[in-house]
Order: sequence, then C-alpha cells, then structure tokens
Amino acid sequence: MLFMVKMDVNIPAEFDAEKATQLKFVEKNRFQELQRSGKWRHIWRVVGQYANVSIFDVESNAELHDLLVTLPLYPFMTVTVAPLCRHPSSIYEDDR
Ligand SMILES: O=C(O)CC1=CCC(=O)O1
Repeated sequence: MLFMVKMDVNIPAEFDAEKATQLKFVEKNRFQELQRSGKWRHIWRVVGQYANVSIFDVESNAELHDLLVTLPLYPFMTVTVAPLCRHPSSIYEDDR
C-alpha cells in the first residue's frame, strides 16, 4: 500500500541544541534503514520549509502508523497522510 506523507517538523527554539542534533542523527539513520528496506521509497524537502513529502510502501495502515509514531523526531512532527493508488494515465506498469 502506497501513502504520501507530509512531515512538518517543529523543534522549539528553547529545545537543547545538542539533543536536537542527536535526534536528527538518529532520525537520519532510521530513515536510511527504512529506505534500504523499500518501505520509505522517496523523500523530498519542501522548499523553504522544515518539512518533507515522502512516499511509503507498507503492508497496512497499522504498519505505517507504527513506523511513523516511532520516528525519533515524531514528537516534533505534524504528520499528514494520504493513501495513493495507481493513476490510470501512468505509462509505468509497475506503479502500484
Ligand atoms: O528533516 C526532515 O524532514 C525530517 C526527516 C525525516 C527523515 C529524515 O532523515 O529527516
């Protein structure tokens, strides 16, 4: 199942800078692990925002939920999810 996920990140200015750096490092490692697994297919920075738009390929709503809520930066994120399906005009047979 494919999902578009927008993550808006808001780390408060008063949050400890070293802890924020550490959280971003752990987040990056977790992201790259999920990217290698094929579950986090794409990530794009939204220009001018501390936000990303990502495409996830997971087995279920519950899997996506568990994956999102365990992200290190999740406590600082506003997450928006939209389910996706193949567009009938796509020329790519493997879109799903
Ligand atoms: O920087 C972000 O958009 C938050 C984030 C998600 C995965 C990652 O490495 O950073």
